Amino acid sequence: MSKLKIAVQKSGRLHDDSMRILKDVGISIDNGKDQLKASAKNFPLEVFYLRNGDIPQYLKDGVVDAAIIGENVLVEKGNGISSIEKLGFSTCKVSVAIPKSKTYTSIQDLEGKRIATSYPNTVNQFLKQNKVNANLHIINGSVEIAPNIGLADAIVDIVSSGSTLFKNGLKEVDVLLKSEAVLAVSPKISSENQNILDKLQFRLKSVLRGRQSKYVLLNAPDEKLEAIINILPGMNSPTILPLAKEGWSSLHSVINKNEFWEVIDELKSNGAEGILVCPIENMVL
Ligand SMILES: Nc1ncnc2c1ncn2[C@@H]1O[C@H](COP(=O)(O)OP(=O)(O)OP(=O)(O)O)[C@@H](O)[C@H]1O
Ligand SMILES: O=P(O)(O)OC[C@H]1O[C@H](OP(=O)(O)OP(=O)(O)O)[C@H](O)[C@@H]1O
Ligand SMILES: [Mg+2]
Repeated sequence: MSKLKIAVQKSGRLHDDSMRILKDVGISIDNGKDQLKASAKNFPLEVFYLRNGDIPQYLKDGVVDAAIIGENVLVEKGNGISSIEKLGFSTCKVSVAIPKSKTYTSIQDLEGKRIATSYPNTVNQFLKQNKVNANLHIINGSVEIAPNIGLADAIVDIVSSGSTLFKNGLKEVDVLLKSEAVLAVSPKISSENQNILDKLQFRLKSVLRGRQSKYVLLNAPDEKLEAIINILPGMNSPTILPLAKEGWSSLHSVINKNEFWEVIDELKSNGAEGILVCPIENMVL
């Protein structure tokens, strides 16, 4: 039987969350970080542990069928490779930063300037779109040091918390793109392996939906139920069960996890009691 070949980052910022999401979709992998290849025990899947930066080429060549990869790397090196699912982790931006003391009004300010970056294709495309000419210095790491050592006037690099910029006396002035980990697919995938990928993607969607949602249970007097239903955002047809206590009911529903804290006080002041909020492992639609 054919197996889907999937690349995940060998080590680095994507590795742990990539392995966790595979585990959360019920795939158990015979691991060993030192192995470069491992098989799943209960799903037709082989995992290849690779450098994030090398993965686009493996996808292009069809050496692997799919990959969990930073979207920013796909934009930089993955011409023609499609991303089929956003995975919600390793969120970051690819941004322009300059020394704190300098001023910046628009991208035009980069005309004739020296820009240090590990993302030359992304930067060149951005400059071209904006009809700006600049000189690129391509460096593979510690890009934030470049302005301090006189190598560049500006940088384009990954920004997440902003602390690396801060520590190096830089400020973010423009955002080229927003990125997160994605599931990418090789243009050379066979139809047999595409079927396996579809099954994997179906499971991923249900886990991702679950991660976005919470299961809420609460008790309330019957006369307050209508008001409570109106308060809970995005609720469609909650389950209502009578409690042993006369005139009281229990209400169950799924809500978006980001919305819950905004309405909790309102729920309480409208008579909700014993509010329980539980995580959801899977939401299969
Ligand atoms: N500070 C950060 N916060 C959030 N996500 C990040 C951050 N830095 C990088 N990422 C994301 O994680 C991906 C992997 O970053 P990491 O630094 O682990 O590897 P790398 O050095 O770019 O790649 P390689 O695996 O080729 O060595 C990046 O492409 C980006 O999508
Ligand atoms: O905004 P922040 O939260 O400070 O994150 C941004 C930093 O994180 C990444 O580096 P990383 O730590 O992955 O080191 P690397 O350059 O060795 O990959 C990126 O290249 C930035 O330097
Ligand atoms: Mg990094």
